[in-house]
Amino acid sequence: MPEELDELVRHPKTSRPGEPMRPHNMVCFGCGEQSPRGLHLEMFAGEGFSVVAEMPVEHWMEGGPGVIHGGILSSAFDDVMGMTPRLIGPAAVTVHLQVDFMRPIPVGETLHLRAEILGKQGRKIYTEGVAHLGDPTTPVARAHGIFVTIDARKHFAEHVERSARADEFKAGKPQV
Ligand SMILES: CCCCCCCCCC(=O)SCCNC(=O)CCNC(=O)[C@H](O)C(C)(C)COP(=O)(O)OP(=O)(O)OC[C@H]1O[C@@H](n2cnc3c(N)ncnc32)[C@H](O)[C@@H]1OP(=O)(O)O
Repeated sequence: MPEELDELVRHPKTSRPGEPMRPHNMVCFGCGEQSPRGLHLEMFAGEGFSVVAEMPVEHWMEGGPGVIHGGILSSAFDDVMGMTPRLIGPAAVTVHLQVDFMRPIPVGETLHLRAEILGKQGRKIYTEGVAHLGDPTTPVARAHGIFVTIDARKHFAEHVERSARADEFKAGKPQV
């Protein structure tokens, strides 16, 4: 992470600590409640520049026998960490995601995820994610990601007609 960072300022309209974070797309694989095969992550603003979520580890998420698939865990981190830019305002997308798998994560457990903004420089937002199984002093995974701010309407303009919600987006109903 660069040494010279911008000041972080909470967006006046973002969720306050303890309040839910609004999904950015109802069919998002990570947080969309209408995603047919998604993680259905419910996220909440945490203290400072953080977002928290809990994810029951279900059988369909299995990778190795009895434990979570690494890609599922990476997706959960991506989405929870990807929600943190909303605390300061701009939409942002992942350009870099690095995951440290520290302990097996068994099916049947509840994974507690916390992501926070470490710093911002220009369009780049540096984030960290940590996951545990109920004891925050014993993390089972950690992630670092860089998100780059975008103009969401322009960024998705040429792809939006492929969305499961293309009709709504074309009608200008949902915010991207
Ligand atoms: C509406 C909200 C949506 C929220 C979605 C959350 C869902 C969860 C998150 C996701 O999964 S997003 C999906 C996966 N990500 C993508 O599809 C992004 C694909 N990448 C791009 O479209 C372009 O790389 C992007 C528009 C983000 C940036 O391209 P640009 O041409 O606008 O900018 P540029 O390449 O100059 O990069 C901007 C800055 O980021 C830096 N950068 C870019 N890629 C990087 C990288 N991989 N690692 C480190 N830094 C990187 C780059 O060096 C530069 O730094 P400086 O401003 O200091 O010059």
